[in-house]
Amino acid sequence: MGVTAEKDVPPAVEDAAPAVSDDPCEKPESDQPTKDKSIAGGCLSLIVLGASGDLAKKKTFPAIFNLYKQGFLPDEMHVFGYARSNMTNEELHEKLLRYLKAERTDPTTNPEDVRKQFLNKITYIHGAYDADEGFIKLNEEILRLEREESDDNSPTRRLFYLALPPSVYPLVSKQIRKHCMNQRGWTRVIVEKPFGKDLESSEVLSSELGSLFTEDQLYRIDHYLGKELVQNLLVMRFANRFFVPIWNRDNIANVQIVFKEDFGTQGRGGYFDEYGIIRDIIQNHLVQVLCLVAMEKPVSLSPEHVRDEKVKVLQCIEPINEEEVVIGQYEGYKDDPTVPNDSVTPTFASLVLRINNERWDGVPFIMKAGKSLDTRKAEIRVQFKDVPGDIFKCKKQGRNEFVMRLQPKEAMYMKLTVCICVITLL
Ligand SMILES: NC(=O)C1=CN([C@@H]2O[C@H](COP(=O)(O)OP(=O)(O)OC[C@H]3O[C@@H](n4cnc5c(N)ncnc54)[C@H](OP(=O)(O)O)[C@@H]3O)[C@@H](O)[C@H]2O)C=CC1
Ligand SMILES: O=C1O[C@H](COP(=O)(O)O)[C@@H](O)[C@H](O)[C@H]1O
Repeated sequence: MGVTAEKDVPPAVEDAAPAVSDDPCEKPESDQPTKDKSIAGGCLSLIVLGASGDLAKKKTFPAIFNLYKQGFLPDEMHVFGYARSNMTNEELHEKLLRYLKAERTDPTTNPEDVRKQFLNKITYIHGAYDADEGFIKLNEEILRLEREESDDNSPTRRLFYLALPPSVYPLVSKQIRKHCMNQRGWTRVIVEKPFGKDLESSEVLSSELGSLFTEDQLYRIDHYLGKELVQNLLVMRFANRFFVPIWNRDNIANVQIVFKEDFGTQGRGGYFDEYGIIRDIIQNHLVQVLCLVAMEKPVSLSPEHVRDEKVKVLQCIEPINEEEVVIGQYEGYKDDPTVPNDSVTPTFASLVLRINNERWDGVPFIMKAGKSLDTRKAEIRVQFKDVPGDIFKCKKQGRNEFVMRLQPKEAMYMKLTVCICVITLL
């Protein structure tokens, strides 16, 4: 998971968890990914809030299932789904079925059985995000299953995943703090991007979350940082001699960072329409990618050193020139019943970012993102300048390009100019 953690918020509330080290890089033993369940650290409750939604079904539950089927989760583990929609456990299970891939990970088990066992561990509770009742019930359910798994003195762990529009994070966080904190071990809260709508709401959100949880309890997630090729960007740039001397304004004409989806909102208007494509994709996923493409080599790979270099890139970005911005909305967006009829929310945006520093002065970073386009693709396209003093007159062949395709089917490839050799018989 790609996670950023800032340390500027003072711990406001003591957790009932054992003391956590001051060193943010030092993870408690029980946090290390491990299949050794003997050091797993007690019953684990994973609570997905917004369980009826798109993120939950497409990514969160499938990710938990992947960990489960590969044996990374303890046997004493329960998953809870919470949302306002009135559904039974079975209805939620049915909804998730097509997203949970029954694949053989171990020759001794039947994948269908593993999926059934996993679904049986999911309990759905419906309730409001702003009222006590649902959260009291959620806490009772968690406690009931914790007690089934262990005696009252054993430690337990609770992880709350907010798969919800950010506008409801404060309400939900207050309810968690009020009713659902773990009294026998740690509590963690994962919040999704975007972290607010603008500077003001982001600061308000930060301070509200900061008054309820300590930084050690809070995780902010951007799932693009977990993609294979995004994880490889720093390795590719700084561990390969090829790239080191050419990665600059002397050689690079422009960088294009592109996200395309070939489907629309599909009932996600409740979240999407309030935020739009710039806040949904560009401001977080694509800007994270830009930082990794543009930053200087960090002192080390520690999260703080990487963050420091990213921040320097962000500080060098010039205000966006409105003439270099294009926004649009795909035809049919307002046919989605969850989208208001008079919506002017952009579903497509293209804009140019300019980084005013020694490495990138004059190189446009062209960011594009759109829903309901011709194809599904995310890629970074680095276009190089033409070779000076060209003797081949081959400009029409196009520029040298280095392309990193993040999805689908990860790939890195180069576009080079070559010739087709012709044998001439004398
Ligand atoms: N979808 C995706 O692929 C990804 C989404 N995200 C992030 O996940 C979060 C949720 O997105 P997603 O699941 O797509 O959105 P959804 O629109 O599917 O919303 C999730 C759930 O939240 C509740 N909800 C929706 N709108 C509102 C509202 N206005 N007020 C209160 N509750 C509401 C609904 O549950 P109910 O009505 O049952 O309570 C809904 O099922 C966002 O922050 C998004 O950025 C991140 C990565 C990928
Ligand atoms: O964060 C989001 O990402 C998804 C796209 O994720 P991907 O990993 O499938 O590329 C996008 O559909 C959604 O609108 C957005 O909230």
